[in-house]
Amino acid sequence: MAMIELKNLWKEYGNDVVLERLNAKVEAREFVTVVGASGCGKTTFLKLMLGIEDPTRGELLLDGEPIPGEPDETRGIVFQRYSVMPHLDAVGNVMLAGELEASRWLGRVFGNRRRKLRDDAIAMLEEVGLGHALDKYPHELSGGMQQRLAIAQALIKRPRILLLDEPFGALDPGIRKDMHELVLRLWKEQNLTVFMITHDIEEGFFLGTRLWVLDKDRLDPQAPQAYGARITFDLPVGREDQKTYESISSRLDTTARAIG
Ligand SMILES: Nc1ncnc2c1ncn2[C@@H]1O[C@H](COP(=O)(O)OP(=O)(O)OP(=O)(O)O)[C@@H](O)[C@H]1O
Repeated sequence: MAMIELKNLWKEYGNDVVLERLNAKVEAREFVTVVGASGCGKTTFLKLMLGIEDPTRGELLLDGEPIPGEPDETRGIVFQRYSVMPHLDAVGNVMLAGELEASRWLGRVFGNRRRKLRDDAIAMLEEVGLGHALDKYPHELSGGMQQRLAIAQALIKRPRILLLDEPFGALDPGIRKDMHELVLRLWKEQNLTVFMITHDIEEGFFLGTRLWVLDKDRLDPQAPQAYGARITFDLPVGREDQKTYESISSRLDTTARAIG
């Protein structure tokens, strides 16, 4: 059985069809990059994966069961920005999920339990290369360091699935390269299954093991929301030629113009 299965999956908001008839199986430890025109439903798909939105039709299965309807320790997520709490230092940010879980009302724990949460947070920060910035607040960190912190936060509960919503979109090319290396290392070391949205088709082609193109294959320029996006390409990456890359790139430009 595949770890994740999309079975005729739809998401609609009223009359707006965002995603339609998605079908796919994803095995554990795949690294799926997702590209598509702006507004075609990539984040919506991640929200379904995270459990903060429900499908309107069809099924999204994890180990053969409907994916849990709210976020839990099976899935961690990193957004492009603003994932971290500005009033907590790096250690505090990474401890937060554990503190909230252990003490639902106060949001704080004490004694040995707190020490363990702190030790685990420090180990996680070291894993993402922030061992030297444990007591720094987000505003004292560069963009790349903030994303490292967000990754530490997402991975502290040791999820099986890591969801990345354009995590490196705002970073300079050199820093992006370092972040690619970090994500690839964590993916391998922690046996993660990764879904990563990117606007950069080249990143989509060459970073992961599998590329999904979300695109509207039926497109009414007068009513772009009448039809949803589907998975129009599902490719093992690294093996495609330049022509495929260019044709996907120009097709997505056409959709982007139609969506506006
Ligand atoms: N809660 C909501 N209610 C109504 N419509 C929504 C809601 N969330 C998203 N949408 C609509 O769904 C469509 C897809 O949005 P989504 O954010 O998933 O696109 P995207 O591909 O991630 O875009 P981008 O690349 O710009 O981030 C958009 O038309 C958006 O307006």
